[in-house]
Amino acid sequence: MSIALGCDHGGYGLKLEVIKYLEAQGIAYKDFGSNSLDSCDYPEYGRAAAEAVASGECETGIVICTTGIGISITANKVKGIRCALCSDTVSARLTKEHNDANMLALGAGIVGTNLALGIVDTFLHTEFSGEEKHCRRITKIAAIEDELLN
Ligand SMILES: O=C(CO)[C@H](O)[C@H](O)[C@H](O)COP(=O)(O)O
Repeated sequence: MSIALGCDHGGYGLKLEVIKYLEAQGIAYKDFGSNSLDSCDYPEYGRAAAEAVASGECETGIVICTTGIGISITANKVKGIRCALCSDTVSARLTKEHNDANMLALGAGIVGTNLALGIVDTFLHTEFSGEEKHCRRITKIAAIEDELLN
């Protein structure tokens, strides 16, 4: 498993904590920046991480800004990306089981480090249920992308 990481200045501190967690777990990652607390624009880093997931370079992605909102909106502009902004572990589990989410967004100003790492752990260790109704709904999302976003 390889994880694409992206953040802006607001998410940089939490990204370092996520990196510590991934390294402790022996999980590979690729960091698409940013790499400091200097003010920057989340669309650049959200796009880079999302394109790595959409292309198959990385299996999944984690993106972080202050609220998680701007960077999740960005990631979801990339075709094939289903990026879930989660502030609790139940949502992290259900978005894998039901939506087969391929990216997680976190708000560093919204969740504390321990909760964020719990969300990451749940997200990475939960599988898509594969139930027919969930497959059908995800196929409909893809059809909307094909019909409206080309
Ligand atoms: O897009 C966001 C808000 O929904 C992100 O949280 C950004 O990190 C935030 O807008 C950055 O704001 P700042 O005033 O430039 O730190």
